[in-house]
Amino acid sequence: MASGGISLYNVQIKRLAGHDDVQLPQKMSAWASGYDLYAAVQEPVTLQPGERALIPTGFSLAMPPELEAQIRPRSGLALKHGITALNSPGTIDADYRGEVKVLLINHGTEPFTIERNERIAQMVFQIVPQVELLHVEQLSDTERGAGGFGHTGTK
Ligand SMILES: O=c1ccn([C@H]2C[C@H](O)[C@@H](COP(=O)(O)OP(=O)(O)OP(=O)(O)O)O2)c(=O)[nH]1
Ligand SMILES: [Mg+2]
Repeated sequence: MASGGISLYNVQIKRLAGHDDVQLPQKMSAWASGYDLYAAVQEPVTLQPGERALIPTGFSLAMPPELEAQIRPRSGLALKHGITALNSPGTIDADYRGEVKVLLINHGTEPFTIERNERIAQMVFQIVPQVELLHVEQLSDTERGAGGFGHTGTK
């Protein structure tokens, strides 16, 4: 199998009080991009079509400043039930120490109930390049210039 140079980042995870029974994020296959996230709802939450809710996960993180975590939908829930993350991809900042939460919305046509310990989304860690914004009066020229929003085709 191909394998490149591997960088390993340490990310601390803290289980929050009252959630000993809730699974911590888990990769469901060896090379999965995402860690599946489990709902830490006290009671089942039913989302009616068009309804949204902020779903707790029962954990907090501390990661190095060069990382972020993205909260992404699970495609199976989206395909079968129209359940997705409204703000996808959700951004977990490296300096955020609060509970990771998932903003789910029901885009389907049927009510959908989220049970405790149900897998609701996935979390992907990403490297965030450190950037310094330089304020200038003139930007460099390019062939594209200001063309965008489909200017290269008819559709
Ligand atoms: O799906 C999400 C998105 C955000 N957050 C938490 C972690 C993140 O670091 C913080 C702020 O998120 P964001 O910057 O997207 O929200 P904002 O509306 O800009 O809030 P703030 O003013 O607190 O930055 O909220 C979550 O737990 N889940
Ligand atoms: Mg913000």
